[in-house]
Amino acid sequence: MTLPTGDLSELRHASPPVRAILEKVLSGGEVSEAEGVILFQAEGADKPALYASADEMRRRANGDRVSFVVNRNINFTNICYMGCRFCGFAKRAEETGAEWLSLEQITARAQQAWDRGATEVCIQGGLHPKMEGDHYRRIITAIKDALPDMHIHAFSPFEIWYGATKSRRGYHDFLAELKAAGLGSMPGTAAEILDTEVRQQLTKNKLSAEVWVEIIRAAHEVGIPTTATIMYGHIDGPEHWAAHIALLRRIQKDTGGFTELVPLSFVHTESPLYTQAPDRVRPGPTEDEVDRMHAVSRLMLAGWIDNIQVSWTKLGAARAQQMLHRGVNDLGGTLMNESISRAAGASHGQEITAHELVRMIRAAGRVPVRRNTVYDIREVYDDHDPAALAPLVARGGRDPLDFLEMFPRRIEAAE
Ligand SMILES: C[S@@+](CC[C@H](N)C(=O)[O-])C[C@H]1O[C@@H](n2cnc3c(N)ncnc32)[C@H](O)[C@@H]1O
Ligand SMILES: Nc1c(NC[C@H](O)[C@H](O)[C@H](O)CO)[nH]c(=O)[nH]c1=O
Ligand SMILES: N[C@@H](Cc1ccc(O)cc1)C(=O)O
Ligand code: SF4
Repeated sequence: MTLPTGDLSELRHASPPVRAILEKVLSGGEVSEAEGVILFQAEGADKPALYASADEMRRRANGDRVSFVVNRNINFTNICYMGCRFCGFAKRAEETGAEWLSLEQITARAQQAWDRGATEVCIQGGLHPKMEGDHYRRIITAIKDALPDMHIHAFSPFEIWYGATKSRRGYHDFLAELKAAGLGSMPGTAAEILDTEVRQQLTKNKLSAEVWVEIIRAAHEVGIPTTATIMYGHIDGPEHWAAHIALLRRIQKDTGGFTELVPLSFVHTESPLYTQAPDRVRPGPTEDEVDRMHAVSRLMLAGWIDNIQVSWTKLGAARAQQMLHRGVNDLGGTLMNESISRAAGASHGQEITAHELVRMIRAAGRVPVRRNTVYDIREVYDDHDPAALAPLVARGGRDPLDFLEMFPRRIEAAE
């Protein structure tokens, strides 16, 4: 596969409707929901035009910098009875492999992460039936007592709904208390596809789209930034994707609280949703759909959410690197312990080191930067010679690991 550069001359070959949309966005206009649907269906010569436009908008927003964060996932329990059909992670309490980490174990993992240079812990778990609503606050307090400077990125809107409901508290109050305890930001997971019919099939609509939006807005209002996600490639399609991204954009116009969008490709292999109905559920997105998802997200969110992250755990390092030419400017976290994708059948490993991320970014011809959770730059790895790299970059599409020999290990602090 070749890695096209952002060559806008591609627009000349695009079909008139697609070309008109791309020219509009390149001159500062907004892609409507209906136009988003058209872009999601781009074929033939429209595809390189779409990718070149996304790459250009990425360049204007982020320049040549590609960021990542050194973090650790702590999935403190996988015990959950919500029964989301796509989820391969949840277990019943008596099942083998069911796990519950004590506050001491959670803090010990956070400490190890800190010792390895992590600035963030990303904490999510199952909705354990016996858990008290106040447990979420206790987790934050335990970590902050030991590590006051660790950024805590934790608890999806589903978990906030659970904690607030169990504690009989309103969302604003519950969230304000978590913020006072030291919660720094929240993952915008549990979004899946923000459409009632699709959610009915994915999650029995236990957390409705409306309540997801209500909790995200409440978080932004009390000053907790969140990421935004979309999980795609199962029973969904272009109309759902465009509506979902347009909804995120409307929220962002009101609150400014989203830090990034992370498209999450559906991992099907061990997902009950797929294994129980393989004739009715798609086995994750196609390669074209992955390309178009990142590119259309960049264009629809331009000027509103300017960080588009690719998930290496869903796609693997080589595909994640290619997304840097589809509008992406962030490679997410090192993660240290990935388990949710692996539980659904992904095989891209538990961890990626800062060193590997730096190498992947350089091999794509960009400048690696280490960020914190809210995108403040912490370190810039600009000591390489772009001219020496140019012939390799031009060859494109090679396994990023091929470039290993070019970059001696020097990133002790970030590993
Ligand atoms: C497993 S949950 C953990 C947090 C919490 N229990 C919840 O549901 O919000 C976190 C997210 O992982 C993602 N996820 C779970 N299973 C997946 C799969 N098979 N493929 C892709 N993403 C998946 C979903 O987006 C889900 O919202
Ligand atoms: N994309 C995935 C992430 N990404 C989240 C980042 O690691 C980071 O927490 C965020 O950018 C805030 O700084 N995490 C996962 O566990 N799995 C993913 O697929
Ligand atoms: N991307 C999410 C975290 C996440 C995403 C997907 C997962 O499967 C697990 C966790 C966030 O930090 O906002
Ligand atoms: S996605 Fe979250 S809430 Fe749903 S079953 Fe899995 S762990 Fe439980």
